[in-house]
Amino acid sequence: MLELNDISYMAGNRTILQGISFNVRKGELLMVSGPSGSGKSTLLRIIGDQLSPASGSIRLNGRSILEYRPEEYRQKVSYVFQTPTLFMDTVIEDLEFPYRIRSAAPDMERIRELLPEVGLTEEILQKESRVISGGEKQRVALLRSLLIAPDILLLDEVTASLDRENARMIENTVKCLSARGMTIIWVTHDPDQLELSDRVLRIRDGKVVESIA
Ligand SMILES: Nc1ncnc2c1ncn2[C@@H]1O[C@H](COP(=O)(O)OP(=O)(O)OP(=O)(O)O)[C@@H](O)[C@H]1O
Repeated sequence: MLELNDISYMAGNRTILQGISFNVRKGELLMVSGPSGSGKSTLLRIIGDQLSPASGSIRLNGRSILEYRPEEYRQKVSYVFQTPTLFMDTVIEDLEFPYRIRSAAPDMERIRELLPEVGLTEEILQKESRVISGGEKQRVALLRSLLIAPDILLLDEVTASLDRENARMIENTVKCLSARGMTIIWVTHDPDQLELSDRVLRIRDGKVVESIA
């Protein structure tokens, strides 16, 4: 479904990623691990089309990333950040956001359907974003990333700012999404989370050093 071929990335004259090649199968849960500063987030940003590689190619569903309109690609590849970011005053406004930017009517049925999948109830919808907990914020951010039915979900250390209980809840949600066939690439530091994966890709100094199924 996703193919990376010989991806490199430079920051100034420093090489951050070098010769990265791997494929991700439909429905796979791929974990990316490696020491701090090894290039994991940079890799995820490149896959999410937030950064352009210096060289190499990316294909999604057999088509080069360069052939997609940016908004079309971003609909297919959804991104959740380490720090949960809500943009609006209330949770419901945040969940309507992906529709508003596409000039579409919010699909309340889909929002309600996904709430239990991320461990939330309807009660959360009218709450102010600033009063909900970090764990709830991350679950809202995860739900928001699923609304436009992406082909691939990119998770960048999504439990790093959460306590154990909230981290477990997010892990369970990701496990359920994966079991239902969602393709997921998850950058994590947490060794316990690696056990949830179908495959672990280890990155060191900007290179893939190991791929363990
Ligand atoms: N725009 C940039 N300019 C300069 N250096 C950068 C830039 N982007 C990333 N880097 C450097 O590239 C390296 C890889 O960064 P990256 O955030 O991808 O690592 P990481 O493996 O995700 O780290 P962590 O696990 O700590 O989040 C780091 O040394 C970082 O300082």
